Amino acid sequence: MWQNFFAVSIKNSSIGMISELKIELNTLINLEYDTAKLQAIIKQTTLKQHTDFEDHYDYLTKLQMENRKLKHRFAVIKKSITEEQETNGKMHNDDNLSITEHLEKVFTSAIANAYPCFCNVRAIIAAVNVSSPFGDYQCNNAMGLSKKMKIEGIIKAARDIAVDIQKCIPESPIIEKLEVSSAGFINIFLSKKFAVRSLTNMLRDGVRPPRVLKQRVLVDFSSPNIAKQMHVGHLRSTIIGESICRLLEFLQHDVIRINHLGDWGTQFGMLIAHLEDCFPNFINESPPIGDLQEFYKESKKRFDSDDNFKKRAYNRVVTLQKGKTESIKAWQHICDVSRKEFQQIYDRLDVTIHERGESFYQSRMLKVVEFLRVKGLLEFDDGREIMWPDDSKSGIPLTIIKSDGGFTYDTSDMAAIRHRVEEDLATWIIYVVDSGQSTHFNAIFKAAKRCGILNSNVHRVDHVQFGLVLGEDGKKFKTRSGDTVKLADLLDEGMKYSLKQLQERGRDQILTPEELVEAQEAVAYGCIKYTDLSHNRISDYIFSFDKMLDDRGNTAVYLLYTYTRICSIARNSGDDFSNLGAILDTYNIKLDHKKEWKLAKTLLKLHDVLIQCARGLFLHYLCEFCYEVCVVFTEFYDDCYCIEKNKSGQIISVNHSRILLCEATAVVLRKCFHILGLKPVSKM
Ligand SMILES: NC(=[NH2+])NCCC[C@H](N)C(=O)O
Repeated sequence: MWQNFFAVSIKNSSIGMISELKIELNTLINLEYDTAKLQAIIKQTTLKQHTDFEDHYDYLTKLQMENRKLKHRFAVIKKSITEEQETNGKMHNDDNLSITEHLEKVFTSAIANAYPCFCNVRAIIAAVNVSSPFGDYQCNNAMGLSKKMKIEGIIKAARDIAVDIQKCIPESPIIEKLEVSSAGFINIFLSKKFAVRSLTNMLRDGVRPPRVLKQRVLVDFSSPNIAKQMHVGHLRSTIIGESICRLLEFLQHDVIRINHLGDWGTQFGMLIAHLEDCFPNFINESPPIGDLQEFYKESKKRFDSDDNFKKRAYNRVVTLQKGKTESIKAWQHICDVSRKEFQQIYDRLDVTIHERGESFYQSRMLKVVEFLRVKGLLEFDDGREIMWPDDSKSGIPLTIIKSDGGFTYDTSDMAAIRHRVEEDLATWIIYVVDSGQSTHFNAIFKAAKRCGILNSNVHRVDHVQFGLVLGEDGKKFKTRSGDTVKLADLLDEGMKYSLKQLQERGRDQILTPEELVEAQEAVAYGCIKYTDLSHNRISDYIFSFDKMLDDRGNTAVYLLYTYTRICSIARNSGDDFSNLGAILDTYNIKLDHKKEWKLAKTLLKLHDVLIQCARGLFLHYLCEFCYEVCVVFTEFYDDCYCIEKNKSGQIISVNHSRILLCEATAVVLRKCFHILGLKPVSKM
């Protein structure tokens, strides 16, 4: 604890010192630059034999003197920066920086040291294909720097610049060697020692999260509407939202999961009026509404055809908003029916979410309206009160108050964003909602900035949008009879398909009934989730159980099978993985074989991938990574024996180092599976 505290203080103070030194260094560099420019001008002037050469000459001599002094100070500062960085580097070796981040840090300072005038240039580091013989990562700055210099009139080949940068790279525990290509790329080879240490640590302590700036994040996802069908759009939001929460939780953010249920609005007037007629005793006895959609349709029919009913329905909207006990009770009953249905889906999909529906904001809507009015941001327009998202007053305005005095979806989202920022104290708000609502969210975000709820320097807001789910005919996803697909039916169908597949493989003969159900659920729900997550969320995708359940290619089934295979290798080795510490004390991971090394390097990309996913909130990168891990593992397993058996199937030797590598692969996959919502099964 004290050690940590001490380390943090030292780190902070040295970071402070570095930045001070850097500012000073910058000033010096600028001066040097000015000098160089003046020199150039003077040279030209001399050539043209300008008359006021003498004046310039005096000035030049003075500048040159000044320059010499500055150069000396510059050398002193440069030296102390390097020293600071070295001590810092030593202290932070064990920090959970991803490999790319670490390399970025090292190369950025090397560029600054080699070319102080480029001290603001950030290193560009790219991962290279794991099979490439030209290193594992690359620094690509030299070409760009050469162009920049050319503009300033300095001709220097990219390759030479790369060599200069290379010379300034301090010793790094993760770099084995560097090579400069003729084009000016710096090829970076990872150190095997570092890889062994990282994998061993991971086996001992589990996958530790990469270091990020911790934030309170509110994720608004799923959010279906009461009495309406929870459709595939909500399914996508539920799956993507849950995974985003898991990812951000793993990155140590403080995550609030919110179900912004559509539980408020004028439709409740007719539902309540209809409930009163169908179940007059609803106050004392919970009404047995079997099919709420049917109930909704019936009440809508009456609303459209019966004027008396319509009047009563309008009146019920008023009594509900005023909080009259009977109407509230009726409303609660109706919400409960939907709530139970939604909860069943969440349980099946292993989704955790906290309900905070639109009704929650009823009183807060009044307040946000007042807030906007006081700021002078509401304008009358044809009986309504509107607010323009920005000062240019272009685009579509938000309707804050309708002409009948009621509030809208815009009003409740303004109240919600205010509550999230001011009361939940969220600094990052994520809305996982289909692309169809992007105009709405753009307007809300702009308006919230305009009225001062959001501050761009403090708050991050994202509309995590996604495309449609299509049927196999490429059209909107519907049942054969043309109805919208009920989510519960869809999950049931997935269960049937997965059972059929397991039976075709004869798994029902091998697994116990419990194991079979476990495998069936893992495959069914896993494939539905994974198909959704493995596509770039922006695009539409075609829903097909046949494709989802393919055991080749980038599918959940392929990943789950590979995972079970890895588990069975470990099981057959006879090593006791419940006591991993003891195994690690006896055996080391070795990375001598080409395929062992390739697998290790692939596994070590995990942190980079997680950071990449969190940056744009795209999970398909993580799916691609899992697939790559499984493919590379299979290559390794094909080429490297882990357990050697004789002709009669008896084990004659176990390569424990490789078993450890298998286990490291399983650890990485388990972490990814958790984020993607896949349930790993050890037998399948
Ligand atoms: N804060 C929000 N507007 N969240 C999304 C709500 C989604 C809405 N209930 C719908 O089904 O379309």
